[in-house]
Order: sequence, then C-alpha cells, then structure tokens
Amino acid sequence: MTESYPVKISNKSTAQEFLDSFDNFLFDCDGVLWLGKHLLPYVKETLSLLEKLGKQAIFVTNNSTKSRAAYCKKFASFGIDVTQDQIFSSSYSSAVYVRDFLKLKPGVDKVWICGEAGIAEELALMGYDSIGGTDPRLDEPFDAERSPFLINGLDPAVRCVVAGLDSKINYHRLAITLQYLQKPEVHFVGTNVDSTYPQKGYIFPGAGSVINSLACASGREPIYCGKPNQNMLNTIVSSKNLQLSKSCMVGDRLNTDIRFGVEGGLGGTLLVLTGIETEDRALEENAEHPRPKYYAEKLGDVYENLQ
Ligand SMILES: O=C(O)[C@H](O)[C@H](O)COP(=O)(O)O
Ligand SMILES: [Mg+2]
Repeated sequence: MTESYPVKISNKSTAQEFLDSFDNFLFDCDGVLWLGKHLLPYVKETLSLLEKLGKQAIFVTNNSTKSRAAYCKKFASFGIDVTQDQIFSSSYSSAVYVRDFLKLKPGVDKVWICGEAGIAEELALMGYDSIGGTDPRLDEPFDAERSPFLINGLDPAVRCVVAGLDSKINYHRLAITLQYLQKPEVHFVGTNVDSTYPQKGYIFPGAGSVINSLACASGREPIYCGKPNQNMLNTIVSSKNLQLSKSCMVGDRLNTDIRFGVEGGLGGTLLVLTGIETEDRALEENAEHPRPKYYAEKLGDVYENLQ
C-alpha cells in the first residue's frame, strides 16, 4: 500500500491541522532549530506558540559535543528558556548506555573518549572517569615514540571507547583510540551515525564519518546510542510518560530523525528542509528510509502560516 504523500505545511489550514494533531513535539536541534551559532527564522516564536497552547517541547539531539547543561546555555544564548530535563543528547544517551547496559563500575572502569567535552561531562555526572577527549596533549602532532598516551602504556582501567563528533579530530586521536579498540575486552560505543553535520551554508563531516574511520581501522562496528536507536526514545517516553499517538518528531534528516519517529510509533513526523534533506528526498519513495507525514521549508513556517 502506497503511503499517503507527505503533507507540506505551507498555509494556515495545514499549519493548524499539524498543531492540533499533537500534544508533544520532539525537536531535533542541528538543522531544525539552528545551524551552529545561527538560530533559524521564527524558531523562538514557534516554541513560544507551543508553550502558549500548552504543548510539550522536548529536544533530542545527536550532537554529542555538548552536555545537556551546556545545551541549556546554548538555548539561553538565544533567549529561549529550556530546562535540562527537556534535553536528550547523544552524549547523555551514550553515558546511559555505559551505565545501564554495559554496567561499567564508576570509579573503577574508565572510558576513552574520541570526541568533545559533552561526552566526558555526562559520564562524570554518572561517576565515570574518562581520558582522551579534549586532553590538549592530543592536539600535538602524533609521534609513537613521544605520545604520552603510548610511552606510559595504555590505561588498563579503560573498558570502553565512546566516539563522537570531534572538530579537533587528528591522527593522534585516531591512533590512540585504535590502540584501545584493538583490545577485544574494550567496548566500542558510537554516539551517532550522522554522516554529515549541517552548518550555515555548508555541510561538514559528521560524527558518523569520524566513527566509521575507527570502525574501518579496527574492523569493529560500534553500538550507536543516538537516533534512530530506540533506547533513546524509550528513555524519553518513559521519563516523560508520552502518549505516542499524540507525539511528533521534528527533524532534518530522514535516516535518523524521521526513522526514529516512525520506528518509535510516534503519531507523526515533520521533516524540515533547513538541514540535510531536500524536497525531492522528502517525497521520494525509498526503501532506505521512511517518509515523513509532514514536511516544511522551515520549522518557523508552522508559526508564520498562522499569523
Ligand atoms: O555529526 C553529527 O554529530 C550530527 O550531524 C549532528 O550533530 C546532528 O545533531 P542533530 O541534528 O541530531 O541535533
Ligand atoms: Mg539535525
């Protein structure tokens, strides 16, 4: 059976129909709310409208570079008040996986990070020591005979590697991470699969590109903790007691955000075209990924079409 075509939110009636259909909105961040430091048009107005209507806003980002607390600060920098319990980042879902699925022992088992500060901060909140990550010694050019991470030997307490988006990725970080991945007893966790990372006017390599290079070198595949992994959605649904049929996932990427919402049985999904995807991709029938129920040029069209 051919699914009904995605509905484009492009006028007052489609915008009103969309709003009336859901009580809870799960928002992806990069490519939906903002592009790096640039807030997208009418995002603040749209979030205020939802609040006025008594709708619930939850933020679900695959970007592991920040912790939930740091994301609260990013929202605040745009004048948007968000509490930490509204935010679910892949840095957080990866730390939950280390704690609840791998059951590593805090204060005993350590984590080697190939990624930015968000991962270490979320792990620390759960009592885990981590090494690597933003350690400035990793910014030095790699020399096997001088790297402090090699000449002092690998840390035997490391039981897991967590890898994510790292704008300071270099051969030093890849080389040391690989040493830990060559130990079969060390778990391999990837924060998210995103191959690319949308910025204003550019598409840059994403976490998936970094993690795939480690997978290629080590011959190992990681467990990914971000969207579309349903562990993340299960954590959200249970902690927020969401009614799935009245919940909508809003994203800019088909193989993470829209798949996450469709496979999670949410009442609907909205794809916005301000990030990774195009209108053609939104409309194409492709076994690779489910199609959205709605799509729009930008999230702010929900607000703009109701003015
Ligand atoms: O490369 C990445 O990690 C992702 O592109 C990026 O961070 C995705 O973040 P999201 O769109 O899920 O907020
Ligand atoms: Mg996105």
